[in-house]
Amino acid sequence: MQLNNPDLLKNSSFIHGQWVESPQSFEVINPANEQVVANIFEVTPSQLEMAVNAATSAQKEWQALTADERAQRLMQWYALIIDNQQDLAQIMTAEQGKPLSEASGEVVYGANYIKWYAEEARRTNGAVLPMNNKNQRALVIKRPVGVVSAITPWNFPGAMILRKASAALAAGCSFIVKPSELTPLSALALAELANQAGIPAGVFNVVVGSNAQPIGEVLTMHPKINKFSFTGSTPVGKKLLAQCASTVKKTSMELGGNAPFIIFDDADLEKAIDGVMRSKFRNAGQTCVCANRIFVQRNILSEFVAQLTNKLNTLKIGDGTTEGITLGPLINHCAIDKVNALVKDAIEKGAQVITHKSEMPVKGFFYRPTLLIDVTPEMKIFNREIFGPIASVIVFDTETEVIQLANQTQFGLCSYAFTENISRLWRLSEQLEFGMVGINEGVLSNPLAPFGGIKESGMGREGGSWGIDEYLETRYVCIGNVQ
Ligand SMILES: NC(=O)c1ccc[n+]([C@@H]2O[C@H](COP(=O)([O-])OP(=O)(O)OC[C@H]3O[C@@H](n4cnc5c(N)ncnc54)[C@H](O)[C@@H]3O)[C@@H](O)[C@H]2O)c1
Ligand SMILES: O=C[C@H](O)CS(=O)(=O)O
Repeated sequence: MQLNNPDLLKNSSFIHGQWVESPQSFEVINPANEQVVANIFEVTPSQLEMAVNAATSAQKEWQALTADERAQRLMQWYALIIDNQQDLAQIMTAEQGKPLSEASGEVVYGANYIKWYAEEARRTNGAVLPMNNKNQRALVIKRPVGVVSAITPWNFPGAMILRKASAALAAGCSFIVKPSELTPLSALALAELANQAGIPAGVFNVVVGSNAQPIGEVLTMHPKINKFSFTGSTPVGKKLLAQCASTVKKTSMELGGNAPFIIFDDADLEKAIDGVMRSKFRNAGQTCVCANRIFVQRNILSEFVAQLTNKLNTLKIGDGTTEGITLGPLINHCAIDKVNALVKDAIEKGAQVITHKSEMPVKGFFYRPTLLIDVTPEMKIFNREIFGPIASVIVFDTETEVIQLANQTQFGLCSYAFTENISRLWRLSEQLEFGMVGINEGVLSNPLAPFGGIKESGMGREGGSWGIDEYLETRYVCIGNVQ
């Protein structure tokens, strides 16, 4: 890795403004070549306790600053992230594998949450109520929840942290995050820039370790921690949610998806296929909002398959640091095995296969982009989050049928539909049981909008004016004896 700012490459937890080492370490692997990128010191139980105590004391001083003072420091952090965009992208591609162009985009996407919440800090308005008693006055004020802990995934190693930390810090909370052991470097680089931005020691802490469970137990059950925010798979989310019950923590859960991507025969087919390519193959299909089930109306199916097959073969597969690469590796061997099992099951149950034609790299966790046709609800791939470059195509006949099929999942994160029919647009927006609906759009994430799911895709929202509420409590103040 050739960095302009080598200080960004850190290898230990960041606690109370200090980089803390320990006797044990774990490796971070580059998924494009399977080489060791870094050795990271494991956080120890005593260092975890130190992080909670630091965040507890720092939070009192942080919330005492004015919103303007917090916003100034957040904007300093934003400016440093943008100034170091290239280096942050290099670090992200080295540990996660996405093409540099996508990594660079993620850096800006994450930074824009800081920019949004620096402004939102100034709008945590309360209310004065029209009291029904002449000797009383009533008002409502917003207060920060306090100390926030978070656990985040490997697929967006920067943005998933910033989507939480920006709102939490803007609200006046302190923050302790455990990033994925697969991608800790991006989080540590962000901590370095937070430190340089003048965010006080103890306000933003990063704890890293290869064994997530014991760290998670502290972050979900410690009595000094007021709020827990998780982004990751639904099975892990359920486990952590249960752990939070022991101290009744306020929680946010951003979990797994199974997005339907519906293409009606009145759609602009070229735009729909572009939408499929952007939604399906971004991050090699490793996003929570990827098109996971592509529903195509019967009378345009053959044209759709022909055009998507051509587009599939335009994907350039390889190391994300190479110019022009548009599809990187999966995160590890385990991910390859999971995708293989879903494809195998689908073929055994009758799916037809079309695969990308080019040579695949010898090293690295690369997966050949694949089109599966004749997919049915009986196949595991219809009901599971694929998390790989597999376009799974299901044919349908009527709108009623496809809405029923689209909703036939325990997940409810994101959904998409391509149609030029305005009335149908409204029916879909109201009847698709998902937290987000993209109409004639394959990528809808935006810091100004509420990102989140329903059903087993989670609870709470990140982004927009909704996101800061996750880190605020509503307090009712009643003033009596007013003459
Ligand atoms: N809804 C969203 O906004 C969103 C965004 C990104 C990813 N995701 C989801 O995340 C998943 C992919 O990420 P992943 O593979 O990192 O998910 P994961 O659930 O395996 O891991 C997520 C985080 O949880 C930690 N973890 C795992 N087991 C734990 C335990 N027992 N105790 C404490 N921590 C534990 C991991 O170390 C990691 O930091 C997908 O399901 C994807 O849909 C959702
Ligand atoms: O994987 C989940 C991310 O939230 C995807 S996005 O970058 O926010 O669209």
